[in-house]
Amino acid sequence: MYERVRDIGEKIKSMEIRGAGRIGRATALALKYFSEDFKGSKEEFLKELEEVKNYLLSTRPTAVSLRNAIYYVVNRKQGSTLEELKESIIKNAEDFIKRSEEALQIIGKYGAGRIPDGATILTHCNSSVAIQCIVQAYRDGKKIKVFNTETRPWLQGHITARALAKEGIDVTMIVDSAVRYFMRDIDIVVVGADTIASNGAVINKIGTSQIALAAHEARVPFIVCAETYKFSPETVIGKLVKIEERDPREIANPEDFPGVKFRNPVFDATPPEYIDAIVTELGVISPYLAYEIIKEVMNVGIEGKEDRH
Ligand SMILES: O=P(O)(O)OC[C@H]1O[C@H](OP(=O)(O)O)[C@H](O)[C@@H]1O
Repeated sequence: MYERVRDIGEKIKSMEIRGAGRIGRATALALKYFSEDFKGSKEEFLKELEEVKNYLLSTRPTAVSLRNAIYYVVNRKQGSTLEELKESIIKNAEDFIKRSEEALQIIGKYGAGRIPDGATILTHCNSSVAIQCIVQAYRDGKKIKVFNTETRPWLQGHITARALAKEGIDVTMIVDSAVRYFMRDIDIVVVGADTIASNGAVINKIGTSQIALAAHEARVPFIVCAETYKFSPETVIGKLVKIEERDPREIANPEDFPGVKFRNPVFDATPPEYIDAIVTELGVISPYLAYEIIKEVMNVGIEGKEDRH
């Protein structure tokens, strides 16, 4: 495997590169590096491209951004010669990265609009898109406060808290289990997404669905910020989103707990009835419009979907 590809793949696996958007962009970059570094014939290129695709797909199973980045870069490749194919992949990768960065800025603006002046916001884990919305609201002059969860077991909430504090935002970190206790102080919940299914369910960091439940109970609006490449085309044809379970040692050392089993799922699904809106770069939509986004806008092949025309 090519060194620069392996380096990105292993960083995604170990979560040194994490967050669905960053994972998508890193995947596109790995495919660009592969095309730049490849030496050999056209036939070898196409064969090794498949191997690189499968390797990257194996690094993290839940975030569809990884899969959609591959579709975008590889399935749209054009050309008949080796040079043309390589150039096409490099261009598609650069295009994906650029569009992803632009989407982040646009969602920041749309999402900020949903945050009222004076609001106390709750966020979970570390979502670059959710943070973008919060920071934009603050830069727009809104007097906001943020509560953020520490987010066990990886404690990505630490990254969020530091980023918001650095921006000058009033931020309070709480343990994950304190969410319902504080919900009475919250005006709006803002989170990101790893994958959005065709029925509008949002798969995000473990604990998100509990937060949505507590918000629903307290009638607190719950919004999800996500680029359109986090919608999953495969869910249209009945595939279920695979929930990644990671090493139990991320929770505790099993050797210290003889006879105890551990489970470490890192994502859960929040049903659409608990979600007030999804903020995408194409606009703010109802979760029930997820299928429309996948069908009309993503313009990626849904492998295995029957064509009825
Ligand atoms: O794309 P952005 O908004 O940055 O992140 C989206 C989501 O990706 C993260 O997953 P992980 O920490 O990689 O497991 C979190 O679940 C976060 O909400």
